[in-house]
Amino acid sequence: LKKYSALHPKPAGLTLQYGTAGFRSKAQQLEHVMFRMGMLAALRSRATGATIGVMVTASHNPEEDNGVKLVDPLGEMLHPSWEEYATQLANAEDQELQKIVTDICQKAAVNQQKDASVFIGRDTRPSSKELSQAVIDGISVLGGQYHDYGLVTTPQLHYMVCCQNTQGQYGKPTLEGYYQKLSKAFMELIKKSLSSGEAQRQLKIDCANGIGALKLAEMETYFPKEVQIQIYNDGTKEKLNHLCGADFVKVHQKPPKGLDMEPNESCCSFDGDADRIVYYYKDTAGHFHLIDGDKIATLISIFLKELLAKVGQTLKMAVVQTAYANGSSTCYLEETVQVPVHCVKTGVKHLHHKAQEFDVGIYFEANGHGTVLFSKAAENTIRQLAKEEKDDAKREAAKVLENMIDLINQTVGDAISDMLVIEAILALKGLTLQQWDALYTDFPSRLLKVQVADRQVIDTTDAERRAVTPPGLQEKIDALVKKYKLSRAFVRPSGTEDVVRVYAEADTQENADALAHEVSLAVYHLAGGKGAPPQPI
Ligand SMILES: CC(=O)N[C@H]1[C@@H](OP(=O)(O)O)O[C@H](CO)[C@@H](O)[C@@H]1O
Ligand SMILES: [Mg+2]
Repeated sequence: LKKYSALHPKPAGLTLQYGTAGFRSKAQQLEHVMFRMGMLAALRSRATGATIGVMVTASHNPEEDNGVKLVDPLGEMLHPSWEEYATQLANAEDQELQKIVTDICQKAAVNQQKDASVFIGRDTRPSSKELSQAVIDGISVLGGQYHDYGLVTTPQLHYMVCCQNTQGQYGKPTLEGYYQKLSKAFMELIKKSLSSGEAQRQLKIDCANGIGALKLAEMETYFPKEVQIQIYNDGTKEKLNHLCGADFVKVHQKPPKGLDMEPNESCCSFDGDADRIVYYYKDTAGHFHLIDGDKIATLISIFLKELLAKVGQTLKMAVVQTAYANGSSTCYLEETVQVPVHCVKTGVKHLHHKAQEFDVGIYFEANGHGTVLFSKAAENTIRQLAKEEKDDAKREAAKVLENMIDLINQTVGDAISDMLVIEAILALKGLTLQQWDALYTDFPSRLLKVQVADRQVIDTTDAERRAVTPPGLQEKIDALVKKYKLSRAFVRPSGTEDVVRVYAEADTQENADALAHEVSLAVYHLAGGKGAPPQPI
């Protein structure tokens, strides 16, 4: 351990926090973190008796950054009870490492004699190869076995881990297995719409100059010729995530660089590790229309609800959102689609966990990360109906649901899988992007960042919608919100960046901007603002 950890030394005085989705920082600061997360994965593997995944990626962050995401046995994110061990290990001084490992083994009842198995994947960042080598060293130093999948999307690695630990029930733990499972389900679905004379589908995809481009290109040969995709921002010319990708499009509400849109053409963007997707188009007047995670959740909810009604099953279905979901989507889901909506804290782990409570749990963050979870019981019922139901209409509906189950990556949000789900639904329902977009109109909103000395002075409650500290902040926000119509605002410390996020909605864009600005000033004054005060938008 001494010898190997010396090869991946911790910079003196550096402390990193386990954030919303693991560790993220400048790539040069992460060698030791990767080495130690390799160790942690080996320990976690021994504790669970299953294969654990380690993905080297910083998702939508700039190319110079990197990070690590840990994947639990069924493809979920690392269980929160282990985040503290991850933090301790990442921040231990080199000479303390042995003691921390022993401590974790004791506290988490890890049997050091057991086998350990870890799957590794990485994104296309220039730093990712070397950092994944550090992960391998960490696994090896604790005597673990590993399989390095090399370049894969984050959701592909989650899929592999789940396949491995379910002894192939979820699919084959290979890229080919992933492509075959998804494309087979997609073909079955799209066949039904093709026979009804649907025209060829075309889609322009901005891959954020990341891993999504490589994997989509690999998968293209599996697509039916009726679906034509065109890949943009494939990483051959420009920098990862630079002025493109799902996060850029969502935050700036404008098209990515490097993708020319004709009016009413269907377009979408992946993020840097292909676990998020947003759709968009430009209308004939040249206006940009964003179709975000909330609208994706709505489309999927409508479709699944109709199918469940057709098969005559009363399965418990719900949508899970965060406070960032546009208020208009929540109203539409509750009142028009009539499906219960739950709000949880930011971060996929919280959404995923809540969605597991239902037979059909649909979860999406507004930024486009999401998926659908089917309970084992619901899945069994559907598969049985698809095979044995005598009533033709019911059986056909059950078959569509069965293919949906296979097409959806239930382990985590997956841009490739979500895209195919959306394309299949649009084709089957004969909907255009414009019709989908018109389901409801988003309330005007604004998302801002405020720099403060220590963002942890802000503590929140009620799924992050209310601030309990610092004193006076929530009262101030309440008073500001009252000044505007149809308004709402909240603040919370980011879990991935050193900033406080401010979100506001109001009746007009000007008012949403003004409210967001006023709340930013309140944060700046009451929560230890740093640098120049926030400027009006
Ligand atoms: C407002 C927003 O988009 N927040 C993002 C962002 O988290 P923050 O904790 O807000 O920094 O990154 C997370 C990880 O990718 C993602 O899950 C989340 O939705
Ligand atoms: Mg991502």
